[in-house]
Amino acid sequence: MASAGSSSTGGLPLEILQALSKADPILSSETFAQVPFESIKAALDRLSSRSMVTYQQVEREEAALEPEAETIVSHGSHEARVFDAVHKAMGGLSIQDLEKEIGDKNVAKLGQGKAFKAKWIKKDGDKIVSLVDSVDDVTRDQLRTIQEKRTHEPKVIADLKKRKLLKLQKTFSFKISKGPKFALEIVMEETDLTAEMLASGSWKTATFKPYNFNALGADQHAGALHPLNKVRQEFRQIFFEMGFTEMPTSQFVESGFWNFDALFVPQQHPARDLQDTFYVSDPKKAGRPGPVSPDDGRDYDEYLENVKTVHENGKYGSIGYRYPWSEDESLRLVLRTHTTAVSAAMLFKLASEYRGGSSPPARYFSIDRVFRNESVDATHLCEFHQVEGVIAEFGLTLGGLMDFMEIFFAKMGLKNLKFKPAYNPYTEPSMEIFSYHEGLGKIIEIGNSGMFRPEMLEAMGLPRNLRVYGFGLGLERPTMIKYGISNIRELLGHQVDLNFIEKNPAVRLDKD
Ligand SMILES: N[C@@H](Cc1ccccc1)C(=O)O
Repeated sequence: MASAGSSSTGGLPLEILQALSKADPILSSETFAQVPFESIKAALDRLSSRSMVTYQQVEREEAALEPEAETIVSHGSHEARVFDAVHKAMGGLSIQDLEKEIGDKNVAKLGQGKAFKAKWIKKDGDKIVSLVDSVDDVTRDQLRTIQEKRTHEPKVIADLKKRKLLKLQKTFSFKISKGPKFALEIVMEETDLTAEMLASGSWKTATFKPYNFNALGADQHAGALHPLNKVRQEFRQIFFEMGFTEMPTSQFVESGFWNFDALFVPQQHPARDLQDTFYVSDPKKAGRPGPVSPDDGRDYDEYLENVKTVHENGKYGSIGYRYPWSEDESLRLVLRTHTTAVSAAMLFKLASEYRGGSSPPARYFSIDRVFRNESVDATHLCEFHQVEGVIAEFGLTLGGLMDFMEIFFAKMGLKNLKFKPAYNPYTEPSMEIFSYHEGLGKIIEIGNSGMFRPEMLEAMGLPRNLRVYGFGLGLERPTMIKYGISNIRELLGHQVDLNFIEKNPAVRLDKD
């Protein structure tokens, strides 16, 4: 516990006060050259919080000697050494003898040049002789001054720097002055008013430490929204605004039936390959699709039969794929490769509602995780998120889909879309959607879409003249573009840096 009264502390803070009482202001780099920067700063903060000193940080350029300059300070400049050698030798020196005398060919050569120019020496036959009795070694004197003071006249500094004898370094130091409560004693400050102080009456004379309202609180490590969650939230909002209902998407494991067969993807399609799809090894197979709800009296056998027929020989005006369809293959379990598996099951449910008398239109969306067996790089992971929408209505047209896409993406700030014909086994026609991205300065693909095929819809029992739009896009890409993230691994997967998540502007709750 702190004792009451006027006991004082010493150490560096006191030394600073003592130095200030002799000179004001002082420069820490001169007066306390040996003390580490952090220690000085801590002492100054203590003193300035009591208004005993004021200080500011100053940046200075200091000159430091290169190794060659240190040799000059200890042995003299090249020219002075040449002069000394020549002057000492009675009757002058030959060039060879001069080199021998100095012991460094380079110094002898450079020094001669300068000494000739300064008219300290001259040639006399094959000898060099001195012209004066003594010389001022200006360079050495200048370097000595710099060694002590770390500075000199600008012209001298520039000159020596050109001769590569100096280097300039930035240094930080404090300019310290007396504060309004300057004194030569640091009184202990009390932080608490205690029962003892009240009892003894010492509180009357005690000095209390003022509250520091500028102190930062301890880091609270608050929870943070993941950037993907935030963008997902924005998409959900857009869907709700446009009258969509969210589909239940919790199921990552799907039968091949809903992921592929129901979508008229033939069983030998490359997307069903092990290279592209993760298959579950235990259990390997799903049961047959069950009723959507307990009071749904639909005949699943009929639906499976329809799917089999449409794949094998065709139906509803289609000629099919002409291959033997295997129910076993359709029941293999996969990690869903697209959320269109969810849409398919949802449309099947819609078909049973239609039979029960309640009719489309319907608008559904989902945003959830999908899995593909891809090699991982800066923009690809084995798992990512898809945003998917489905609209079922009578009388829909392709132009209407393009129109809808313009409106949907405009809500995310993406305008001037471009549509390119594409292929999906389950939609006809199909279109890839592109947009010009100003930040990237190029056209980028933003989604895939189409009108679901009768082979898919009619097999479910949906009416022939009902049209269904479908569209899908990734969640990661818009998130990466929006928040300037260049590597998808920073966003998702086992390498995510929590620090990045906490610091990213995308995690703030407010809209930015
Ligand atoms: N499933 C498609 C997206 C899509 C959904 C619905 C209709 C058309 C296309 C994909 O993964 O890219």
